[in-house]
Amino acid sequence: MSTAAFGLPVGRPMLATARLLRPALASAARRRPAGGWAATMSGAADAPSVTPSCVPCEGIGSAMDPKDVRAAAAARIPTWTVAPDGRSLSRTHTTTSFTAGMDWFNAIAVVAEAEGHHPDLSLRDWNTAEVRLSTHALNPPGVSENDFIVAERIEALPVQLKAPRQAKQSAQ
Ligand SMILES: C[C@H](O)[C@H](O)[C@H]1CNC2=NC(N)=NC(=O)C2=N1
Repeated sequence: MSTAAFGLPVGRPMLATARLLRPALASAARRRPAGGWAATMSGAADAPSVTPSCVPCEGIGSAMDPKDVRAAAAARIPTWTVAPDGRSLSRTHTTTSFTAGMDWFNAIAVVAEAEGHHPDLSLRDWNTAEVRLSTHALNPPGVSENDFIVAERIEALPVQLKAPRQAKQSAQ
């Protein structure tokens, strides 16, 4: 039997293989959760449904002026940080564990996919989780209303935060 580069049978055997796989593939398709496999893998299958509010990034045109970004952030997402150049928004959490950081990221991913607008994610030093938003389709990239919409939805998500270190009680 001749084989293709990937060791798969080619020609007639491949059709036979396809016939063998068809029932299994059909069964998997029936089992696919409504929220999609990604939602299941992330454990966010029961995440609240997100009605998209973002507009397509490609049609936005230009970035918001940095001073408008700072004013809107102070009003709408006061716990977030505006980059010094005004071209991105970020939020950093110290989570209880590495998996808590990943759980937060997976919940963020469900929102981002629903909105069609995606942050940059960074999980450093095992439990420092950072999310950064900017609109890449702008030239140059910068902040748009889409970033604020997603930031507000992210801010509403649950996240397991490491308890702040208690200040040492001075000896009485
Ligand atoms: C085709 C696709 O919808 C676009 O590329 C979207 C995807 N997600 C995005 N996310 C962000 N942050 N900026 C974008 O410009 C962007 N564009």
